[in-house]
Amino acid sequence: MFGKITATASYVPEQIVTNQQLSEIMDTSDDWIFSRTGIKERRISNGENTSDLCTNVATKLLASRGLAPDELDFILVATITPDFNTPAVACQVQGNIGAHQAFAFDISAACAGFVYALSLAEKLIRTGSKKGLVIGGEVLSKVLDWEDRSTAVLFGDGAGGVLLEATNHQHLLKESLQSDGTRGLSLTSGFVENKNPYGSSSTQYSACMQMVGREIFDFATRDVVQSIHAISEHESVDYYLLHQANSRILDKVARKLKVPRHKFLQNMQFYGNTSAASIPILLDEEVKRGTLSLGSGQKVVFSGFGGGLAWGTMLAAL
Ligand SMILES: O=C(O)C1CCN(c2ccc(-c3cc(CO)ccc3Cl)cn2)CC1
Repeated sequence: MFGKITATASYVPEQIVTNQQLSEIMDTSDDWIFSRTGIKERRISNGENTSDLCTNVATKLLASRGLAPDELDFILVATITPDFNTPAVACQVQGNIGAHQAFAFDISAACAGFVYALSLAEKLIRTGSKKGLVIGGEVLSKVLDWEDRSTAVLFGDGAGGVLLEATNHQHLLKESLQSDGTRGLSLTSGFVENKNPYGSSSTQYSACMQMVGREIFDFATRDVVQSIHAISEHESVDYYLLHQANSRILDKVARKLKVPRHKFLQNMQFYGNTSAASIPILLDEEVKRGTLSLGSGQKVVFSGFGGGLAWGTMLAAL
């Protein structure tokens, strides 16, 4: 059996924070942010944590297919901003929706997390699971340094996901999952200082998101382009759904691959960079607006890339 995406859903916090509003609390401007990133606004949680966003997505996915929670075999959540180290967000979701038969765990692969999780979910289907949820969810606003304009303006909160069901035909056609830990310190978040009474507590790194933008930008336009080229050469791809980090990345990747820019779907102007949530939010929005249609056979490429470093690219027939 193979995995097929049979439903999509997304959920973002209600509160919108515009570039203009950010310019009122830090030394930045709407012009700078939009010209350098393509971002106009982002959703910022007001009291909701990652498990809340992901629970909303899970509830929507079940409702869209009329499934009972107990029909689920697994729940995977890709996130770098869990409510807790334990319990996993996936377990919180499992408890919240009453999916008593599902096993659940989180995947930490940063902005590649959704593609990594989708790849793993397909393996679960191939080895006997019948139905499961694959969710990317983040509340990045809780790990940002709101006095660091180089990062605070880039990120937002949100969640998106898919229902993956067993079928006789293969839909997830090709994949490439890669990592490079030697460049991991280019993008860090959530370092925990050890303050035990028997050790010297050295604050090596920050608990807040820190990024060497140039290195990540170069990574995205080199390694990721190679990954997408390898997966999509000799294929007729209808649309590319890349991690929504920066519109200039999409411009450069389209140019390098010699693919028309309009094939690179984009919504980071409204959400900023939502890490593992960016691809499933984009997928759900484009399904809801009719650009993409589940069951149509449309060929799409998913590609997520970021902290780890980790990058994952997948060719799918919807
Ligand atoms: O133009 C400028 O000065 C700045 C230069 C730095 N910029 C960056 C740099 C890197 C990213 C980024 C982040 C992740 C992590 O999810 C993944 C992929 C990318 Cl490409 C986003 N923006 C913003 C504009």
